[in-house]
Amino acid sequence: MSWPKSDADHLIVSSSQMKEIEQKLFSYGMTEEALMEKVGLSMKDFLISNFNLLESGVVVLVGPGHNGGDGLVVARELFLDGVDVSLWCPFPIKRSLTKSHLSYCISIGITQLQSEPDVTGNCFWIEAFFGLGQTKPLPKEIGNLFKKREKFTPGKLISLDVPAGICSDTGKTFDTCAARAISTLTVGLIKVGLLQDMALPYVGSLKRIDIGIPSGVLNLLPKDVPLKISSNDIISLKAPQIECNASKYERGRLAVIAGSKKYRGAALLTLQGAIASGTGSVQAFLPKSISKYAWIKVPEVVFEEESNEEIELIKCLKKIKFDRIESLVVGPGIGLSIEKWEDSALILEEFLGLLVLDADALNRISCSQQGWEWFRKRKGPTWITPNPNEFCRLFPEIDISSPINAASLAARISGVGVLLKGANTVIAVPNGPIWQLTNTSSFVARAGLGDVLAGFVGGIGALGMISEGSFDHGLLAVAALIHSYAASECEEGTNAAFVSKKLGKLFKAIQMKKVQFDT
Ligand SMILES: NC(=O)C1=CN([C@@H]2O[C@H](COP(=O)(O)OP(=O)(O)OC[C@H]3O[C@@H](n4cnc5c(N)ncnc54)[C@H](OP(=O)(O)O)[C@@H]3O)[C@@H](O)[C@H]2O)[C@@H](O)CC1
Ligand SMILES: [K+]
Repeated sequence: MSWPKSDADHLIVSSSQMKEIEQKLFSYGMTEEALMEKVGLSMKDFLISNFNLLESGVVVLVGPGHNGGDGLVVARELFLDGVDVSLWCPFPIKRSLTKSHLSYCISIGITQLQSEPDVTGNCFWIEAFFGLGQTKPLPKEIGNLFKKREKFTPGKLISLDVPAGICSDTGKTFDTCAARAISTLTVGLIKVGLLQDMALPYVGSLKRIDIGIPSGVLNLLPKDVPLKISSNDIISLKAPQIECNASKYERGRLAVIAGSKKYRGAALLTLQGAIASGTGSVQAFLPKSISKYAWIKVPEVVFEEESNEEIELIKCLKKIKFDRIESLVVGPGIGLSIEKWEDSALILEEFLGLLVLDADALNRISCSQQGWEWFRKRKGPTWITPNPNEFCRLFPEIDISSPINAASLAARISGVGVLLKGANTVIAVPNGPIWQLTNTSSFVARAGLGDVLAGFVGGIGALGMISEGSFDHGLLAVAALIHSYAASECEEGTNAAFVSKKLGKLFKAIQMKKVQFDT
């Protein structure tokens, strides 16, 4: 799936890739001075339009390198626009361009503070201490200053390019201290560390400052550079298209094996997620105690009643007519069991449709002798939707500290589509791009939403299996994005039942809009 475009709005790069691009621009004749002006002016425009700086005033925290230089251009332009600006430069300035900007700022009358700014002051702090040139912890006194600022005047700090103290590649703090920004204005392209879960409280809302990188330069990046996806990309996504005269059996058929005595709700929520996908038919294998009542909540589902209180996977699988379903979801709430995964594995290997494995199905595989290597035996496509703990159990040899690298490696070695849940979920598919969700709502982390996601993913997968052309693993990213967007847009509340309703409405609207665009 070539979605979204591999352009400056979507590419996620490492600090060295960003520096290489910058060097390429310079080698073509762009000057450092011109680039810094461009960056600073654009940052200033954004700040003026989005923050009440004229009333509050600003202190710009100036570092020794070019990040400090960006801060000084911003300081100069805000000052010339009538904002009350002062500077604080606690480090000896190292870069000559930064030195020139500092001299000019002082000569036009901007105040330079001689001691640290008041942490209780109501003005905004614009942190331009360090950007891509960070490799070590912040000096202790600077770290403590940020801690006090956060304690006494939270929400009044904006970082330029990268918050001081945060590694732009890993998203980790170099030590325990870093600037906690309400917003980070990052230069050129999005740096990978800024999107990782541990960095999010420090980065705040992330704004990319465009520097007009020509597409010829962007094309020099490796083809497997990850892409960020957010609600802005919903408009351009390709939802599976089904012929308007298709019967319910031609609109994707899905079976779900879910639930246990302990996790009754999981089964229901998975079914609600599946229904939200608009798939033609849903069949459910649930423990007796659940299916007895579930039909009241989801009357459109066909229940194959299990006689026991706990699911016996092998018994369910033997009942399924595999040539009559496009996808099968196994796992939400089924719990661990004395049943061996190997007993069911043979039947699942042969299934040519899409197999979606979640939660305890994954845990059962982790406990099996073959572990994830079993995935390679599957004859049809497979998607897995682990949370980080499930992922680590399944792929103990993969270091998860970079979720992008971890999901990508797992997809590559196992041949399955991997949706690794997190505050910014990562999706990696075999031989395909890697996506990371951004600007996600923290509501997605609520209990039950993972079950809704598993059902929805299974439903979208069933639609994908039945629509024309070869099966597109990229639909896993499409499903993840729509699910996340539904959670953030749900007016009724954040619990899973409300979100699944919203998901159904939203997905239908997305599909209808496509029809309108196509005609
Ligand atoms: N990408 C782009 O296209 C563009 C990028 N631009 C901007 O340039 C920035 C990169 O500039 P840069 O290379 O000068 O590095 P930057 O981070 O400012 O400072 C490095 C200095 O800080 C020091 N230092 C670091 N950490 C420290 C610590 N904890 N405690 C104390 N000192 C520490 C470090 O010292 P050293 O480690 O060498 O001893 C070195 O002296 C980039 O982030 C963006 O804002 C735009 O202007 C143009 C377009
Ligand atoms: K910074």
